[in-house]
Amino acid sequence: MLFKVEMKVNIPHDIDADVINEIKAREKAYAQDLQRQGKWRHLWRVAGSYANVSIFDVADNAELQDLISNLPLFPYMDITVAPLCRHPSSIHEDDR
Ligand SMILES: O=C(O)CC1=CCC(=O)O1
Repeated sequence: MLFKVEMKVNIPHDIDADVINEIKAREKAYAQDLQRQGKWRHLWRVAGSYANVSIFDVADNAELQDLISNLPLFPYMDITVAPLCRHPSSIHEDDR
């Protein structure tokens, strides 16, 4: 199942720099591992903002919830999710 996931990152201004840099490093490793597994299909920066638009390819809602809630930056993000289905005009046979 495909989902569009929008993540807006809100880092508190008073957080310790070393703490947040360590969280960001874990976030990067986690995101890259999921991309290698094919579960995090697309990861795009939203130009001009500390936010991303992502496409996840997961078995079901429960797997998406599990992956998202384990993001190291999860406590610092506003996240919106939208389920996707194949567009009838799409030429990409694997988009389902
Ligand atoms: O910087 C972001 O948009 C948050 C994030 C998600 C995956 C990652 O590596 O950073």
